[in-house]
Amino acid sequence: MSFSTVAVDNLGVSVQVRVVDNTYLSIEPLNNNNNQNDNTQNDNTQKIELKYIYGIDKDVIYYCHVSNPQEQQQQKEGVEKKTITNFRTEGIKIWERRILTFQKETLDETFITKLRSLVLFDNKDDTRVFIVVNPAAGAGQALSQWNTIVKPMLLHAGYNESQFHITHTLPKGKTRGLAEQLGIKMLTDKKKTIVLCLGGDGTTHEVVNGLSDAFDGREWQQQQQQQQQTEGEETTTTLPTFRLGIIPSGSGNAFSLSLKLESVEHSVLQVIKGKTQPFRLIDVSLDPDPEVKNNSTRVKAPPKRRILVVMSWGFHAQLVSKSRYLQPFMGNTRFSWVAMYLLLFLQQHQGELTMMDAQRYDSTRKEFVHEGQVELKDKPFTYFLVAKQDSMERGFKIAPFASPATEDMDVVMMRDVTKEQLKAATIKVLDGGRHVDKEDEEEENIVEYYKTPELLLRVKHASELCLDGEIVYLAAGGTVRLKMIGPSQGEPDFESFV
Ligand SMILES: Nc1ncnc2c1ncn2[C@@H]1O[C@H](COP(=O)(O)OP(=O)(O)OP(=O)(O)O)[C@@H](O)[C@H]1O
Repeated sequence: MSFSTVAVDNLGVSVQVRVVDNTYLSIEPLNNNNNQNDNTQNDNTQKIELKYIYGIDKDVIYYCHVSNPQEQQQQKEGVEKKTITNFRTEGIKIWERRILTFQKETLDETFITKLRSLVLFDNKDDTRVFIVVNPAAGAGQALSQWNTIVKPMLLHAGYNESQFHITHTLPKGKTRGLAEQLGIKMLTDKKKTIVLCLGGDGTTHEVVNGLSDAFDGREWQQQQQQQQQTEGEETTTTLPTFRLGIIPSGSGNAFSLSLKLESVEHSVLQVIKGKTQPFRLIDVSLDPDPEVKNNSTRVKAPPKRRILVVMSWGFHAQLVSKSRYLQPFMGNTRFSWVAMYLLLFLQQHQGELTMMDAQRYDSTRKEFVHEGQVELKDKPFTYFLVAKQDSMERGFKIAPFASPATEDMDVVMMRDVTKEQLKAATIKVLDGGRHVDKEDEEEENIVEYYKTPELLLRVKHASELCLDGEIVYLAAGGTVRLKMIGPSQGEPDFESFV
């Protein structure tokens, strides 16, 4: 479908503004030689894809302009070889917000209405927006990103200020309680709500856990039952859906990377467009649970632990643990330097792993093969990582087949490998996740890759575990059980804007 109007641009030039094939907008100067009905375009025609338009006023069209300077650079200079320290610029695109202005009242009303219905998700008036901002995430930019990017984009898209409710996060895990309060509000008043998380993976982790805590509490279920009884309905519990907009204001932002969200602007654009995709969580139980041991007076059960990005043990957990205090000085490059140090003094970790209903990746056939229950205890583990997202940070594609939406987790392991083998595999991880495949028949494949809905790991010695970036300690002989959860287990549904 195509439709058009004639308008006068901000320079006083008459232009034909046309929507072509429901895909892009073309703005073409009109002159005497140009026939309006002719589909050919002259050199001054501007083309804007509709998917980048996020706001339309009477005389202004707001859109994002996306460029990939690196691709152009690479075409000129050839592709650079990946090393442990240069991979982070991979695939960075530059997102800029731009506007097209026209002279007052020159854009036709019907044209505006039609264009708006094509590009905007028109459901904004009654949606409440809870905004959770972590002022300390990344380089401390979340609050200014809210004020200068997120809020203006939402306002231009048709939201109004009265719909926004801001919560600032708190350190030391207290954000989870704040998110629980938001969750209780959502579950009890049942207003249409979206939650925007401006932070990194740690912020999203706490928000998701807090909302799940609200669901676990009885308060909202009792209210729902009471209401059903007064209305004479049969008492049933409907599972709620939490809709989250993940705005990458942290340093790693693994979750938004997996959702293929390239920038803050891109994430907000997807919130405005309104398309969502479910994401699944992993329930973690530790035995013994360090929360219970550290707090012997605790009468309540320890809080449930759910993760959405990663659980690791061995090399990766040590990397996260030892890099924690370097973040303010070194940003993400700290991981590269600590990795080199850990490689020098490489450790092997003794343990036993059982995976239920597992599928193994066959690197020769390049497909997953069903194996059923798998038990591994014959060799020590050098590298052990369970992922729900494909990359842990930009360019570090450790679990290339992982997806937030599926009902399984990806397990990536290297057992009893040397530092040379681990280093060689790491370079392939950085080179687009090639570590899972063999280059030729003779090559020994040292990476073991599985998918499973549930696993149990028993560690022989006291160990550090990384749970979505947080380090927890597991005693010698202790176990960690990971299990996929979601609506089919009676848990709430989570969706993110994509
Ligand atoms: N108001 C606050 N002041 C100081 N620290 C805070 C505050 N709110 C949250 N935090 C801390 O911020 C951390 C979570 O940050 P988050 O993980 O979101 O960002 P990041 O570490 O930069 O990104 P990523 O995890 O994606 O690498 C937690 O350690 C949390 O305790």
